[in-house]
Amino acid sequence: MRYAKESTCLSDEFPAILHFPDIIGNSREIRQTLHLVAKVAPTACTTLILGETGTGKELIAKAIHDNSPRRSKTMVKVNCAALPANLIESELFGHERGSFTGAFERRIGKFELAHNGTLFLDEIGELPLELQVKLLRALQEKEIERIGGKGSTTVDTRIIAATNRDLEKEVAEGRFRADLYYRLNIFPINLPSLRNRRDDIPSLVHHFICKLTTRTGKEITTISKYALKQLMNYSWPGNIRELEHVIERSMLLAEDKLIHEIQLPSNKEHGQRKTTLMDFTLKTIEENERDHILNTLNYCKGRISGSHGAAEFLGVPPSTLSSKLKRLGIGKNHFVV
Ligand SMILES: Nc1ncnc2c1ncn2[C@@H]1O[C@H](COP(=O)(O)OP(=O)(O)OP(=O)(O)O)[C@@H](O)[C@H]1O
Repeated sequence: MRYAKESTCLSDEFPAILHFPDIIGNSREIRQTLHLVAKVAPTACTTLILGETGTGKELIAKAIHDNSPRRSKTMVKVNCAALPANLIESELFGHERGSFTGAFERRIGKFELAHNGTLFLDEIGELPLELQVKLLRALQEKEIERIGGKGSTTVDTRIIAATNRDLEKEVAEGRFRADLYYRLNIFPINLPSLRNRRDDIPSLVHHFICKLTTRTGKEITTISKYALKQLMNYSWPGNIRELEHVIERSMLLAEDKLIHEIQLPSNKEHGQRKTTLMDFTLKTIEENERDHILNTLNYCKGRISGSHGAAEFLGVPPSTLSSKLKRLGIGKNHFVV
């Protein structure tokens, strides 16, 4: 009864009329995605958007922000892959004047800039380990500290993070902190790849042709059946971004108002690319052994013996593992504890 009353209040304050004008597509996959977006947008819940490159992660982040009660405030973006570790810290949390060489002015970090709004952490999988701890602290305590600052500042920032990496694998291999992963993975949204939502290709093509008319100076009115078939059959490793670029190129190459044929990376080239994109690196057995032991140690947070220790997972007595570590020159500084 009480719950029902509370939820009535909520919907009175924030009517669930959601708009996704920029998101094209009506396939089952995209409808499922938008259903999740509609659920999470009105809340302040941390959201993790997962998907291959070019699937529209940033667009979905914007849709969440634009349909949230924070929409009148800004959505601030940080690309965690674009800057070296020391600069990302200042980018995220800001710094005081004189806190390090080159800090001539006080700088407000993106966390503070997004106060009452949304902070979009793009490519979160690339965030260096040492910053993952600081981010976790900021998320848990809702407080940030500028570099060189004397105290902390409380922030009310909604977090949306995105990555094209398999974060569970990153955690298992010691490149991403498990605690941060669980803190971010409260409401994951998996975006479908374009090859798994081919039904949307015709409407996306139409959308991009209209969008690119001014830029290309081409008014395309027709696309041949053959060209559409080519687009429907291609595997789209770069997803919607690749489709947009292919359409732009085809428009520029088109004679008159017709796109007759699409120039795609040939199947042969494409097939080759798939097989040469090696899922493994050539290594000696010893190098492989070393990497495997390191990954296991990372996973076990450096614990060698006992239940859920590395020795147990590797199926050897702890003494054998210890002498292997010595032989392979693996010390505590080689893995993350
Ligand atoms: N459903 C969609 N409808 C229309 N345009 C889309 C859609 N999804 C993506 N796009 C367009 O495709 C391009 C790539 O989208 P976006 O940058 O959001 O992808 P991303 O997953 O964040 O990429 P990356 O992982 O490389 O950062 C953008 O131009 C975006 O507007």
